[in-house]
Amino acid sequence: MVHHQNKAIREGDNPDLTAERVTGTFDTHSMAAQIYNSEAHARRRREITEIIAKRPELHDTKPFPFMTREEKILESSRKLTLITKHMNEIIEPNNSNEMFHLNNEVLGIEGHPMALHGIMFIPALTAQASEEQQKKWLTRAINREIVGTYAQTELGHGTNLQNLETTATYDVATQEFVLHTPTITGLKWWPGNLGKSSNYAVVVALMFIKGKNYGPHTFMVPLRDEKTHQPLKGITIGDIGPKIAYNVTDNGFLGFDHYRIPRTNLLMRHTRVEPDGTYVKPPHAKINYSAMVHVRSHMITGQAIMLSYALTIATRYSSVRRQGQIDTTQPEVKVLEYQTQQHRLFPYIARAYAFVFAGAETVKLYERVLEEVATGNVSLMADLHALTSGLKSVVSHYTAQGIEQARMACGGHGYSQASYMSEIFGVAVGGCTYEGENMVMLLQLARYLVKSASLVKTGQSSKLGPLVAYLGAKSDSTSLIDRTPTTGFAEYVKTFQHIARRQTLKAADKFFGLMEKGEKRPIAWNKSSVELNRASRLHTRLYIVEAFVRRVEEVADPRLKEVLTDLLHLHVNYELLDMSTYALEDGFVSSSQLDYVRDQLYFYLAKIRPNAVSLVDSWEFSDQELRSVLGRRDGHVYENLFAWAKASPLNKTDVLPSVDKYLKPLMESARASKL
Ligand SMILES: CCCCCCCCCC/C=C\CCCCCCC/C=C/C(=O)SCCNC(=O)CCNC(=O)[C@H](O)C(C)(C)COP(=O)(O)OP(=O)(O)OC[C@H]1O[C@@H](n2cnc3c(N)ncnc32)[C@H](O)[C@@H]1OP(=O)(O)O
Ligand SMILES: Cc1cc2nc3c(=O)[nH]c(=O)nc-3n(C[C@H](O)[C@H](O)[C@H](O)COP(=O)(O)OP(=O)(O)OC[C@H]3O[C@@H](n4cnc5c(N)ncnc54)[C@H](O)[C@@H]3O)c2cc1C
Repeated sequence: MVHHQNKAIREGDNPDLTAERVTGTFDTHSMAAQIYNSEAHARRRREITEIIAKRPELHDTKPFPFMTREEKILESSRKLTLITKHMNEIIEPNNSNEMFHLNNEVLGIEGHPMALHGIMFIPALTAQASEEQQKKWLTRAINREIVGTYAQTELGHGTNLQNLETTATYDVATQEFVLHTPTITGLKWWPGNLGKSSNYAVVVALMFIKGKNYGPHTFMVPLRDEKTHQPLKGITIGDIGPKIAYNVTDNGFLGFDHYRIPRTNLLMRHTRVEPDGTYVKPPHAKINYSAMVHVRSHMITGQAIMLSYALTIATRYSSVRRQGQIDTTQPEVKVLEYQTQQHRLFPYIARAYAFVFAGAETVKLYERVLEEVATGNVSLMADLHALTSGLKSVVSHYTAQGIEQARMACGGHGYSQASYMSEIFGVAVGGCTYEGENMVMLLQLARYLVKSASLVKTGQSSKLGPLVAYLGAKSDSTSLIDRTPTTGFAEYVKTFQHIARRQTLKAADKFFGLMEKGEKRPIAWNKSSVELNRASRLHTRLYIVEAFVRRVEEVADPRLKEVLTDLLHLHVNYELLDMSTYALEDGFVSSSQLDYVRDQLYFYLAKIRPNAVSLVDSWEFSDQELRSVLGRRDGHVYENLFAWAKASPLNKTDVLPSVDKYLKPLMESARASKL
């Protein structure tokens, strides 16, 4: 067998796809090590995939789109039980990266009965429970003796946590908290796996002691009997019904009727309530929001992966789909030859790489902050909150757009659930809403930016944190893109900095100006909020570009460096064109410079073309993980689409009961009335 750089090549594959892989200029295993941020992790992913491939009991029994919601939940629970039993044979104990991959392969992205257990329940207990509480609950949670979730959002309030209606009132006499849902709108609504699976939850409720409201606090709450799984007395609980996607997860509702829990069920690592009701406040007011920050930090990578699922499917399919001619004397071309197709897909391939590199930095910062907070140092919490608020918003927004572009790039077959595109889109787009609605989170970042702008305006730029130091720097008078013989990334970064700085200072000026004219702060804020959110987006997009540049600078392997540099070129030119209004409006970039940017974009689309399939193959998604007929590694799309259609439940019989019962009589009576 010939040794190829692209490790996805196998004999018997669709030759059109193999031809793409042969033109790849770099080693896809080495690229996987960049994507997954370590050679060891990329290797372990492959090993886990191989183990799973050899265990048919861990495979889907039929395609997900052919199952009802109930069947999917049953099937997912079956596999969850198996992977729990065999976990230590498949992954390293307690390795969350490996667990994430194992789940994606075996259970898939539609969720499973313990999704929130791993993503939020355990992280909440880890960060917020005292050591004594952890001894009591965390080990049991890790061993899966109990199943938990994170119950915060209510029917009436998700964003505005200060106005949650669930109360936890301290009863000094019994040393208990009394949990209560006073209204329908106070029902917990949305928490994943609350509906049917969990028997515990970390519940967020407004804490009242001796009539005083201390705001949202987190409590460990038993919901169901550990033996019978029946709801405990005082608890109303159930599933909220089907959603756009993510339907294997039983998002639920929950109400409390004067439900009592011991005082010691308040999570007390940072906050305490003494038996007499004395409140000991935490070192940072928002320290108990840590489970949200955990998900926001990790979901950047999760979103990049879902974007890459869609791009892998569309790019592979575009290499086997032939339609139309470019040169009418030649046979039909692969649709990937069309510049419009490349323009639709390649900038998103670049974005997916940019997002995964930014995601790796975010997780690193998150882990550092977690360690520091554990020792009482909360100094970086605001920076992490600002960064993750911006990134979750920008990345989830472009991920959803990219998946939809990838779906459309697959033409009609993209609309079939055989492509799996609709599920990928539905799950990913949830990220625009969960963990803080995107507009709301951009406004959180904007608060940080406005404070930073105020430092600049008052001559205190030296106090700016590293993420916003550029706000205090002076701009060149115009962009140097195409004005230096060797225009490089530095000129682009300076241009993005100029754009983000100008918008931030302008939006802050608007806000401060309105207040100077007598508007109250919240009114001035609301009237400036569209401009403020624009600043947040530009700041975040600058951060993403910088993270991409940092990564490319670190890469030693010359072949990888070359293709990643091409992708970065594509990224900066595409981004600049996409935000060109901001660049043009103060004349920082001229229209002739934009022409250069456009030419560069087309140049890099063509340069990336031979590496396109290798760039998506490098994410090393198995067919089991992708669950897409169009995205199959071997490229044998048509015969498998036919097989998939034949397997549709509707094709079990030639004549459906609906035909016997309604259509046949209808046609017969129509014929009879004609006689
Ligand atoms: C590798 C293994 C790990 C795997 C992890 C995988 C992750 C996912 C991968 C994706 C794959 C699959 C997808 C499916 C997954 C689906 C899971 C979905 C789970 C979803 C769960 C939820 O949605 S939970 C509910 C989340 N809810 C929210 O986010 C609510 C949003 N609202 C808020 O956060 C707050 O209300 C808000 C911040 C907007 C305001 O808070 P409030 O207390 O009212 O604030 P104020 O009093 O106004 O004060 C504002 C000041 O507070 C500062 N601040 C706020 N939050 C923080 C914080 N967290 N840290 C630090 N500081 C904070 C803020 O900056 C203000 O400060 P200032 O100085 O006054 O400006
Ligand atoms: C798939 C999924 C899984 C979820 N899982 C969980 C879970 O496990 N646990 C849990 O507790 N919750 C969960 N949620 C709930 C989720 O966190 C909330 O839906 C989310 O935080 C948004 O809050 P909301 O629904 O109240 O939106 P709203 O706040 O009602 O948003 C409606 C509109 O109002 C705007 N808006 C609201 N406030 C402001 C403001 N201050 N300024 C400007 N605009 C504003 C928003 O931008 C939006 O356009 C989940 C949600 C989804 C979709």
